[in-house]
Amino acid sequence: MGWGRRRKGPSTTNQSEDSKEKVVKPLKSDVPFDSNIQTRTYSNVDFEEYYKEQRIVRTEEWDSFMEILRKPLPAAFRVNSNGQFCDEIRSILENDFVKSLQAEAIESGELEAIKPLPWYPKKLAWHSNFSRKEIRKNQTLERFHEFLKLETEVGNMTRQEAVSMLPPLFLDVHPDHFVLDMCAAPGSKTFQLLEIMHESSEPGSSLPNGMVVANDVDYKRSNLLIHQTKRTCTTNLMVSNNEGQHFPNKIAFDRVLCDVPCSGDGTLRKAPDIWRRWNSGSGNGLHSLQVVLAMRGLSLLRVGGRMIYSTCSMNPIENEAVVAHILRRCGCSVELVDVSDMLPQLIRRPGLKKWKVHDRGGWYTSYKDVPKSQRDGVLKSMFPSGKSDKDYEDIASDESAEEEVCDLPLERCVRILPHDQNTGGFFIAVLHKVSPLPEIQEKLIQRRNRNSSEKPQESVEEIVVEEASSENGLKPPEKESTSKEGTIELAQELDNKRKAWKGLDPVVFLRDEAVIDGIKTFYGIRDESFPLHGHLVTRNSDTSSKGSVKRIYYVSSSVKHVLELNSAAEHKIKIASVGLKMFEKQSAKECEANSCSFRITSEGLPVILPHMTKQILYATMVDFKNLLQYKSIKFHDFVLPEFGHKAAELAPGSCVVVLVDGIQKLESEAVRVNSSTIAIGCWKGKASLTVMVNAVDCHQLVQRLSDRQMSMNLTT
Ligand SMILES: C[S@@+](CC[C@H](N)C(=O)[O-])C[C@H]1O[C@@H](n2cnc3c(N)ncnc32)[C@H](O)[C@@H]1O
Repeated sequence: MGWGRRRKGPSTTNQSEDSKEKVVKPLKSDVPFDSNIQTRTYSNVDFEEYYKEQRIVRTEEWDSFMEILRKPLPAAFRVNSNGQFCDEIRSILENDFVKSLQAEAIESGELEAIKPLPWYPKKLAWHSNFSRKEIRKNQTLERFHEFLKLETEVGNMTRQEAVSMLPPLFLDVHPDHFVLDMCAAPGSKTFQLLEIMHESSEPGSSLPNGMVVANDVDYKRSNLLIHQTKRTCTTNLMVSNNEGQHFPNKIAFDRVLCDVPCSGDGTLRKAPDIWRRWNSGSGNGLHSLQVVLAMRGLSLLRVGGRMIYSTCSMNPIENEAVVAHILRRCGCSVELVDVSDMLPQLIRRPGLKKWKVHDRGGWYTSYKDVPKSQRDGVLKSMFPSGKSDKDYEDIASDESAEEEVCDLPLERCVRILPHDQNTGGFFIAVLHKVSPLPEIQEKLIQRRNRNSSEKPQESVEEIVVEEASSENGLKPPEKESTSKEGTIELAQELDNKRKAWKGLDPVVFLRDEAVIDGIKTFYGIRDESFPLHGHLVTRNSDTSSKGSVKRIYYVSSSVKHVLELNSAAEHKIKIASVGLKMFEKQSAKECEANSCSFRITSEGLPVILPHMTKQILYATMVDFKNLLQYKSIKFHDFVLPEFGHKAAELAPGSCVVVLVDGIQKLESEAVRVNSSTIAIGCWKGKASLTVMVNAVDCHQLVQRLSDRQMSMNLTT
C-alpha cells in the first residue's frame, strides 16, 4: 500500500444498505494520512487488525499469540535416519547435550535446553530452546554449535524448522512411490522425503523402486536443493526447473507435495523483516498461482494417490480459500482427508470455515459486495462460499445477508499456530484423489462418444494420463528400452536434441561399452547384482573437449524410466540434475597400466560398495584411523604389515578401505556390508595408499570413531 495510491473504501461506493453493513471498516493504514511506515520492528498494525478480523485465535489468546511472534524461533534439527551414525548422534543428543546444556537453559528461564519433538517418530527431530542466533553467539553453546555445524555439513543432520517437517510425514511416502515435490527449493522437505523413501532399504539391498522429482521454477534456488540433497547419496532423485502449473502430465504420481510460494507470515519469528513488509495484498496476489499449482498437482496425481497442499502462511486466502476452491472444482473426485489420528502429539487447530477478504478498498464478506473496479484483485474463489453474482441471484436476500460459511469440511485442514508449541505458523491440507478430475471425465465422455466404434475400450487411468499428455503434446513411449541397443538409440536421440533447454545440458545415457566394461571388470561388479548398462548417464558439461566423459551418474530404474518417458515427450521436463555422481575420471598421469581411469566418488561409495568384489581392503581401527589422520601412508608403514602387503598387491588406482572389528576378518573375502559399515575411498599408488575423502568428512569420521571407541571402553 503505497503513498498516494489509495483507492476509495467500499463504504464510499454505491452499495445497498445490506452490503454496507457487511463491509467492515478499512484497516488503519487505509485511513488517509495515517502513515504505514512501521517504527518498531516487531509490529505492524495492518497485520494485527487483519488477523483479529479473521479470528484466527480467540480474543483471550491474542496477547500470547502476538507475544510469541515477537520472540525468535527456537532452532530445530533432524537426525538423518539413513546416516551411518544415526544411533550415535541420537545418543549424543540424549546423553550428552540434554544434560550439558541444561545449565544454560535454566539461566535463560527455560525448562529444557533441547528435547525431541514429541510428534516426530523415533526421536529423530529435535527442538532447542535457543534460537539459531543464540547458538551461534553464546560461548557455552559453542561445543553444541560446532557439533551441529559439522554433522550438518557431512549430512548426518539437517537444520529445518519444526513445522516444515510436517508435510512429508502427512504425505505417507512408501519406497515404491513416485513422488513429485512441485515447489521444492531450497529442498529441506525433498531431503526428508528421500530419507523416508530410503529408510527401509539397507545398503546392499536393492534400491527403492520409487523416486522423487524435485521441481522448482527458480534455478538458483534449485542449485541450493541440488547441493543440499547431494548428502543423501541417492540415485532416485531428479531435479527439474519447470513451472509447476505447466509440469508435463506424462507421469502419474503416487504422491504430490504442493508446498506453494506464499506470503510466509508463519515465518515471522525467523524472518522479522516480514513485520515491516506485511500487507494483505501479498496473500491476495498469490491466491491464483496457489490455485493453479494445486490443481495441476491434483491432475498429476494418480487415482488413489495423496497430495499435500501446504503453506507457511496463516492467511485464510492462501489456505482455506485455495482448498475450498479446488474441492469445489474437483467435486467428488477429491476428498479432504481427516488426519486427526496422525501424529497425535501434534497440537493443531481445525481449518477456518469463515473468513473475509481485504484489499486496499477495505473488507468484504462476500463477492457480491466487491465493486467491479476491485474485481481484478478480489476473486470469488477467495470467499468461503465461492459464489458468483449469478449464484447470489438464486438465493433469498435474507439468506444472502448472512455471514458466509464454507459448507466443505475445512475443519479437516491442519493449522499450526506459533503459541501452541513454540513453533512457526503453518497450514496443511491432505487431499485424496478418488477418481479422475471432472474436467478429465468430461473429455473422456466426449472422446468415448466420438470413438466408440473405432477404438478398443481403454482404462480410465490410461486415458487420464493420455488426456493430460495430449494437453502438453506428450505421447507415451512405444515401449520401455531396457536393452543396450535401446539405450544407444535413446542416447542418439537425446544427442540430436542437445539444445532442448537453453542453458541446461541434456542428460545423455552413457553408451561407451569400453568404459562400462572397464569399470565392471576393475571393480568386479556383476550385472545380476548391480546392472550398469542403461543406468549410467552423463551430461555435456561432464564431457571433455575431446569428447571423453569426465563424470558418470548412476540412475535407479525408476529414474531411468522417467528419463525415457521424458525423451519420448521431447524433453518437456527441464532436468537440472539427475541421479548420483558415482564415477569420476582421474587424470592420465595418475592412471597406470591395468588400472581403470574412473575412481568411485565418496557419494557413490555407499551405493556401489555392497556390489563390489574387487579393489577392497579391510583395515583394523589403528590403520584406518592413521589413514584418516595422515591421509597418505607408505605400504611398509602400516601398523599391521599384512595390511600393507595386501595394499601393495592390489591393482593400482581407485580402491575402498573397509573398517573391520578384528584381525581375523582381514582375511575375509567380503565383509557383509550393512548400515553400520564404515568405508572410505582411497587411491593405490606405486608405494603408498592415499585417502580420497575431503578434510571435513575425514575430521568427522575421526571424531565419530573416537566417540565410538570411548563408549566401548566405558562399557567394557
Ligand atoms: C515455500 S517455497 C518451497 C520450500 C520447499 N518446499 C522446502 O521445503 O525447502 C516455494 C517455492 O516455490 C517456488 N515457486 C514459485 N513459483 C513457482 C512455480 N510457478 N512453479 C514451481 N515452483 C515455484 C519458489 O521458487 C520457492 O522455491
